[in-house]
Amino acid sequence: MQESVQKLVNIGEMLPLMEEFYTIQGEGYHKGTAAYFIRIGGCDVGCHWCDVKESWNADLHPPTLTEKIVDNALKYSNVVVVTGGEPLTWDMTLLTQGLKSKGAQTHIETSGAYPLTGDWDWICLSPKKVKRPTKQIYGVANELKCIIYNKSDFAFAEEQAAKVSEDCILYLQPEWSVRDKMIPLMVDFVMKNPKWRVSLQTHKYLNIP
Ligand SMILES: C[S@@+](CC[C@H](N)C(=O)[O-])C[C@H]1O[C@@H](n2cnc3c(N)ncnc32)[C@H](O)[C@@H]1O
Ligand SMILES: Nc1nc2[nH]cc(C(=O)O)c2c(=O)[nH]1
Ligand code: SF4
Ligand SMILES: [Mg+2]
Repeated sequence: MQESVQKLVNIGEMLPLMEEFYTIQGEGYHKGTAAYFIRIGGCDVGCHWCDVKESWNADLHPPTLTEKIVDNALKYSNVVVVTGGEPLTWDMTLLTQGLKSKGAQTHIETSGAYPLTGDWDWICLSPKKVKRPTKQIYGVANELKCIIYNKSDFAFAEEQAAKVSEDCILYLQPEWSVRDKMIPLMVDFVMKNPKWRVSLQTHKYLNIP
């Protein structure tokens, strides 16, 4: 990457943009509602079941002016979900400033593995065992979305729930490839532990992005 471009990426004036699309939020608290998604490339958390591995290598995604990303998003929706990749790989300050200054609601999907930057109206924290969230994000997460891939993930979810604020909404979401096996266990778990809710990747059932 050109040095001048790298400098702009480092300060968040440009971001490696993988894709952007207007769709229905499929997961968690806001599921079922229209939102514009901005998917930023770059992630080194390394979840073996990640459903967007194409996002991991930031070099494959063109550095794009943040101001252009903002202006384009606002053409579609006042609710903008920033995801990735791991968006907190990058400084989210300018992106969220731009979005909010033009009246958008800013939502983030994050593993929380890197320091929290940006001004967010909604933070969905989806913690990963392989690279734990920073301490600072637990107190400000609006929803905790724990992925259930195997039985040990229930204990991890409880451990993570102990760290978030009291009003953080707690979700268990089945890892897509093992959903038929894990959903019955999740249903049983949520009935026994009703502070938890079930989240499904409803966009995959709806055949939308
Ligand atoms: C692709 S990640 C990108 C944002 C961020 N890196 C993160 O992990 O939160 C978006 C959401 O999809 C979830 N996810 C990724 N792969 C999944 C899969 N195979 N099954 C279910 N959820 C998955 C993540 O846990 C996260 O909540
Ligand atoms: N429709 C839709 N909803 C989503 N919620 C979180 C997603 C993500 O990949 O971060 C996602 C996604 O990729 N599509
Ligand atoms: S942190 Fe998110 S983007 Fe990164 S590998 Fe895990 S699920 Fe995929
Ligand atoms: Mg997704």
